[in-house]
Amino acid sequence: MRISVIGCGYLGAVHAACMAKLGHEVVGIDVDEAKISELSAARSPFYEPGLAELLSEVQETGRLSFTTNMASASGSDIHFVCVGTPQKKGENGADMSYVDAAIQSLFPYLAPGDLVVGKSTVPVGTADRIASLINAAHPGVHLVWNPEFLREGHAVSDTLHPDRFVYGVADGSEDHPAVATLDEVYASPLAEGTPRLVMDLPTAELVKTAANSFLATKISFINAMAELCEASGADVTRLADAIGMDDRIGRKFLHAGIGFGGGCLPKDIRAFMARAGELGADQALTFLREVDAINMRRRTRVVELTRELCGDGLLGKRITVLGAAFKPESDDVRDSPALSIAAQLQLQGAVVTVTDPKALENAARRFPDLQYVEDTEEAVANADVLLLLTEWQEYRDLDPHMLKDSVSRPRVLDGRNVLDPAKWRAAGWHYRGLGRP
Ligand SMILES: NC(=O)c1ccc[n+]([C@@H]2O[C@H](COP(=O)([O-])OP(=O)(O)OC[C@H]3O[C@@H](n4cnc5c(N)ncnc54)[C@H](O)[C@@H]3O)[C@@H](O)[C@H]2O)c1
Ligand SMILES: O=c1ccn([C@@H]2O[C@H](COP(=O)(O)OP(=O)(O)O[C@H]3O[C@H](CO)[C@@H](O)[C@H](O)[C@H]3O)[C@@H](O)[C@H]2O)c(=O)[nH]1
Repeated sequence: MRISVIGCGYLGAVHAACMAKLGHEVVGIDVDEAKISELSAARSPFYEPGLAELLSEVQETGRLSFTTNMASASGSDIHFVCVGTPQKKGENGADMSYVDAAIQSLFPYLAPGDLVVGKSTVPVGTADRIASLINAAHPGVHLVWNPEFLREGHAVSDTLHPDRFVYGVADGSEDHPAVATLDEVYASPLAEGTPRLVMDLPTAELVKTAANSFLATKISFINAMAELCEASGADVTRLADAIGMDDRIGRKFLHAGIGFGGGCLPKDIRAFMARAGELGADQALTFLREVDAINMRRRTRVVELTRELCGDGLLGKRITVLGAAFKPESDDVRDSPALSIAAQLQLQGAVVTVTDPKALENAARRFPDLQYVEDTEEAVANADVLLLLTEWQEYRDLDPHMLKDSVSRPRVLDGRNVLDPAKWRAAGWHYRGLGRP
């Protein structure tokens, strides 16, 4: 099939490459010239494992191209809308201006029989609004809301082998003509047995925000338990192991630490609360305020603990932060807890050095006043305290014996609870985890 993908960021670039991998003829369209020029040269404009290789592979087939020219959407049967829906400045709600602009700029190139497929995460009610606009201008064009559940760091395999597909269509019915068309797009993963659920538009939009709210709640739940463990001398990692063995609970997303960040969970729970307020249902989601508050408290707690570890205040102390990305295997620093902590420590007078295998360029763009060092050994040299804030494998594998000689004082705060406390203590380190003794 002929496909256009509008918006080639963390979601769209991967989606475009994966659709070409599935055998479709794909054009990726973005307003960002630099991104398009990278993608056109089969280079990934961001770090996502496997994406660069996939881009080279599919571009050789001639099935994938990228452009800034929206007119190239003309002739595609399906138009995936993958533009950003960030948090509005100074407000909780989602900024829908990119989605609205993308839809408007697509309008002149739509033809009867085309399918517009929304993948961006949007406030419930958006799809109905866009469907009315499309119906008025192009009665022969259908809209589907097909939310995306990929995780950064696993985006390629999550796109090609998702847990499920969700199709939101106007009448919520399996017989809607758009269902068969989308089935053709996803024929290969569907043939592998990926479940596919058809529902009405608002339910499909809500599935996405509900899923992210549940994940955020699970993380904040375990972080609340970490607060209690810290107060009582218990160990949150053992607690998570034990409750996670109950199939009804599960161990995934029970990793206590500095909390969630990124371009999705924080802004999505806030946009969800804002939308609930607009719908007069704000009480239903008041718990998400607490989820957000618990999450933000983790960052403050790490700053406090670092001060405690320093002994006599933060002023002039050399703090090395291991990790800048919001999670490992990504260069994404949107709402990164690690950088937020690094910036707070610097504001309080510490001399902060940040290192990360992939995210330093993005970090420096967002926090230009922090000091960045690429080489881990160089970054940790003469540190008064080490903070492990993003659990890249290479930081998990650090040898406490070797490292001890290069720091000024052997003190480590394990913000992701991934180091072995016994091993680090045996090597002479003062080890501090979050919610574990
Ligand atoms: N990143 C993820 O892991 C992920 C996963 C699932 C869903 N989502 C959702 O997908 C959407 C996109 O997220 P993202 O992380 O890819 O954001 P992003 O900022 O990385 O990418 C958005 C892209 O859209 C482009 N764009 C903006 N306006 C445009 C226009 N009018 N025409 C063409 N391109 C335009 C931007 O230049 C940018 O490249 C959001 O709604 C997000 O919540 C993201
Ligand atoms: O037990 C855990 C699990 C995750 N995190 C943190 O939570 C954040 C988000 O992690 P993750 O959900 O793996 O990353 P994302 O790539 O943001 O993916 C989420 O957001 C996407 C965009 O909506 C969705 O598509 C995905 O399904 C959803 O998992 C990161 O800062 C993690 O460090 C924890 O602190 N503890």
